[in-house]
Amino acid sequence: MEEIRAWRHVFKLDPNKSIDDERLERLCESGTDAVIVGGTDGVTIDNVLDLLARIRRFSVPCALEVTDVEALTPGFDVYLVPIVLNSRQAEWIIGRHHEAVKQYGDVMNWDEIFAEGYCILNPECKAAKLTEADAGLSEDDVVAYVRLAQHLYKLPIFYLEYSGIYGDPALVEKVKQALSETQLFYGGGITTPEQAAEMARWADTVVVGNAIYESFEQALLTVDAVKRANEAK
Ligand SMILES: CC(C)=CCC/C(C)=C/CC/C(C)=C/CC/C(C)=C/CC/C(C)=C/CC/C(C)=C/CC/C(C)=C/COP(=O)(O)OP(=O)(O)O
Ligand SMILES: O=P(O)(O)OC[C@@H](O)CO
Ligand SMILES: [Mg+2]
Repeated sequence: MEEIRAWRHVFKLDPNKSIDDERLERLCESGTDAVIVGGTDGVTIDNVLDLLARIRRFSVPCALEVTDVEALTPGFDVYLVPIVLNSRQAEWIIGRHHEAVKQYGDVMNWDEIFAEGYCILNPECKAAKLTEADAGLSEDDVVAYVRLAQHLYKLPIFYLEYSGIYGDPALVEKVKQALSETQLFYGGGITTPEQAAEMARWADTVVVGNAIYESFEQALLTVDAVKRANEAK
């Protein structure tokens, strides 16, 4: 848990997208605190193993965000397990998890597995569509999920997810104010260092995904921006 607590900036690599060796090296050596491997669709054991082997050439901590048990493999430092709090389908809150623990329960090392309470706020993103997330939430709705995550379920991570679009910094601030124990991840639409710094004011951990594939040089600049924003806190 301590290692995750210290994460301020992370890159999320999608096994369903390609990145060349030179860029992967620059990403892993950028000073980011960790690399998360995860995506909603097209995640296979082959593309996960390929990324894992290539990331392992560097010393950056590496996490697998488990979205498909078929693509589970040993070798990651930690495993992050999404629970979509605002899904309309029990399958994405408890069902798939129950199946996975039935299959792997005997070999699981719980010390390296961390639940992420997701609240998905972009109704158009793949994860929202797959999980039938109720993304039309008011601020009060979101804060209620935050309180459930922290006080009732005692989750280590609350993940405010806007995957693909830049979110509302005022809401991130509100969410942070409701949290004391649970770590706040913010992810979605960060393409510039300025945006990364804005979200880092409130989020404990800023996640940069698509920008890696769409504006690589800008994505790299988010690392220092987050560092500086945290120094100013
Ligand atoms: C054998 C071994 C090593 C065992 C280790 C033990 C272990 C870790 C066991 C797992 C236990 C467990 C409880 C697993 C859970 C299984 C599971 C499938 C749960 C469901 C997860 C879930 C709710 C998935 C829904 C989708 C989701 C929330 C995805 C999040 C990622 C995300 C939004 C990524 C953004 O990328 P993408 O959506 O692909 O975006 P693009 O449009 O850009 O592609
Ligand atoms: O891809 P983007 O929009 O940067 O979002 C990052 C991450 O929160 C996705 O799970
Ligand atoms: Mg994807």
